[in-house]
Order: sequence, then structure tokens, then C-alpha cells
Amino acid sequence: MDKVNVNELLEAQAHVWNHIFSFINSMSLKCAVDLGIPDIIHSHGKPMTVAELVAALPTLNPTKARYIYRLMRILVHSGFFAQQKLSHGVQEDGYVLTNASRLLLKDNPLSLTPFLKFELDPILTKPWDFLGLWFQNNDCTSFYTAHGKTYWDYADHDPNLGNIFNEGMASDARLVSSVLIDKCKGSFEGLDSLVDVGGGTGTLAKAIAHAFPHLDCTVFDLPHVVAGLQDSCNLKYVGGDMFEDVPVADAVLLKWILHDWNDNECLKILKRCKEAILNQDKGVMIKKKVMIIDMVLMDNEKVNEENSKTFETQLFMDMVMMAVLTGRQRREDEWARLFCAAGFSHYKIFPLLGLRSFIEVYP
Ligand SMILES: C[S@@+](CC[C@H](N)C(=O)[O-])C[C@H]1O[C@@H](n2cnc3c(N)ncnc32)[C@H](O)[C@@H]1O
Ligand SMILES: COc1c(-c2ccc(O)c(O)c2)oc2cc(O)cc(O)c2c1=O
Repeated sequence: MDKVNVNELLEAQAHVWNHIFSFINSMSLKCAVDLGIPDIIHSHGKPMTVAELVAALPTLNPTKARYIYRLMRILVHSGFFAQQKLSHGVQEDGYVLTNASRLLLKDNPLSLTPFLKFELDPILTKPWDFLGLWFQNNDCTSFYTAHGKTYWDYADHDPNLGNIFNEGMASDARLVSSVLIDKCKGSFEGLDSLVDVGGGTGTLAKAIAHAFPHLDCTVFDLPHVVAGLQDSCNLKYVGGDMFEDVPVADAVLLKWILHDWNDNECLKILKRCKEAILNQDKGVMIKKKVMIIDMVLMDNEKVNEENSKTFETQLFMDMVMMAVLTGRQRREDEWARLFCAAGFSHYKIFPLLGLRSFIEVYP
């Protein structure tokens, strides 16, 4: 302690405090979404004063009205709302949306609210309280330590969790599909068939089938996930287990699948995918491939001030995969080892999806 000067001591204290309270950012955001604040400001159509906001909150207890500006103050700080002058010459400010809060509007087709609701549901946040204990016991995940059962057993007895999960995944798939179809069009051209392995309820495959009407698309997921879902012209649902067998196609898509699983499990999945594309007897005209949408974890040495928030978010997701499932995020060298071990010859990474990349892997 002697060697640390007073400024350094106080800076260190501030750093520790900031991290002690960081969860308040997530929870304040969840609170604003629970109260419907982004939609209320959006419907107002012009900068909204705190008094107008308070008056428009349908379920607000009147004794809490005087606290709303404090909730808004932290959310302005974290970039979810901004303040603008009401009009020329008027002193008072009103709240407006930012690009981030526009992504939380209920009617935005790309809304991330379902993903927020899934990730911040108490069932998913409880495991964080048990992380320390998990490091000291034999449990497979901190989710198990918190709840006494795996995520899958929990979901079996709580259908609501399955619904929140599917809606969260579908909301992400909507955003990704809009970017993918725009930026990676060329990757789908020339293919006759595609299977989306672990495709959930089919949000991504539906968008691809719509954008490429000549492409036969299959959504492949566990039988209970696809049960009762309706096929349409160039889209069909198939139930099964990706560790056993994957339907044949020119290309296999794996979005947010491999990060759920450990290396041995990924190897099994990738081998089944390779068999699926090689069993499609089409000669050499079509370049068969496995298409992966997942994170490529940044190398430590490449992290700088500009990209440090992106790296932090990637690390958050890596921790989520550790706490809830047995998966992980992987660096490029870790991906390359997996592809090689599964018998693929080469790969290309297209860093076009923000935190995630589009990776093509060739047999
Ligand atoms: C993280 S979700 C990803 C869903 C979708 N690809 C997306 O990104 O929106 C993982 C998906 O894998 C499916 N899944 C898990 N185990 C599976 C298995 N053995 N065979 C096929 N699908 C499986 C789950 O049901 C779930 O829909
Ligand atoms: C709760 O588990 C999470 C999954 C998941 C659930 C069920 C399955 O059969 C899976 O294969 C995966 O997936 C994700 C994916 C994410 O990108 C973030 C998550 O928090 C989760 C889960 O928590």
C-alpha cells in the first residue's frame, strides 16, 4: 500500500466500486423495458419531459413519480436515452430515444427486447450468484448449482422458459438475417439446398427461404422444438438429433450452435455436418460448405481503447456459455483446430456481423 499514491488509491477504489455496481446498468435497463418507457417516449413523438413521462406511465404508483428522473438519469448516461431542448427558447429538456433504445421498441421488427427478457430473467441471472460455489464443486454448470437441475431439465418442467428462450433466439435471428441477407448474399447464390441445424422455430431459415425462392431450406431441430410447425413452399421442418444425423444438403448453417458446446461435442456436430454435405450427390458444380454464425473471440494483443467494449461483450457471452451451458467462445486458432480435427480442408472468416462473424468451412 505504501507505494500507491493517494490518487492511484482513489482511482483503484473507483474502479472497484464501478464493478461492484455494474449490474445496476443491466437492471435499470430491464426496469425501463418492464415499465414500457422506450415505447412511451416513441409514441409521444417529440422530446418528452419527465412530467409527461410520469403522467404517461400507466402502472406507476404515484409515490414513485419523483424517482423516475433518477432512473432516466442513469439511462441517459448509459446511452439509452438522450436529452434535447423542447423547442427554441424553452429551457427545459425532453427525453428522446437513441439507436440503442430504438432496438428495444416492441414494434421494431428487429427488437432485442425478447433477448433482454430471456437473458435477464431471474432463472438466468440466479446462476451468477452461485458461480463461486460452482468453482468449488463438481456440478456441470453454475445453472445446475443454482437450480439443482440442468437448463434442459428445468425447461422440461417450465414451458414458459422454453417460450422466453425461443422468442429471445428468434429476435436475434431476425436482426442477423436482415444483415446476413444484405451482406452475404453471394454465399447463398448457386446453392440448391440448405439445412439450418439447430434452427429453432425457423426465423432465420424463413428469411433465407423468402430471399432465395429457388433454395430448398430445411429447419432441423429437436423433435419437440419443431413439432407442429408448418412447412411452406421452399421451407420444411425436420426433427432429429444433430449428434446422430443431419439431413443432407448442399450447405449446412449453424447459427449460435457451436458456442453452446465443448470441443468434443462440436467435433461430433461438425463431423455430422460434413457427412450431410458430402452425401449430397451433386458432382463438383456446387461448392459445398458449412456456414457458421458465431463469435471469433478477439486476440488479447489486438484489444485497444476503440474495440475494448466489443471484447468485453464477447467475454460476457463467453461467461454466459460457461455459467448456463458447457460451451465457450473461441479465438480463430481454436476454431481452426476444430475445423481441421473434424476433417475440413480450409475456412474463410467474414467479420460482417458486429460481435459475431460469418465463417465458411469447406470439406
Ligand atoms: C442457442 S439456440 C440457437 C437457435 C438458432 N440457431 C438461432 O440462432 O436463433 C440452440 C438450438 O439448438 C437446438 N438443439 C440443441 N440440441 C440439439 C440437438 N441435439 N439436435 C438438434 N438441435 C439441437 C436447440 O433446441 C436450440 O434451438
Ligand atoms: C439457456 O441456454 C442457453 C442456450 C441454449 C438453450 C437450449 C439449447 O438446447 C441450446 O443448445 C442452447 O443458448 C443460448 C444462446 C445464447 O446466445 C445466449 C444464451 O444465454 C443461451 C442460453 O442461455
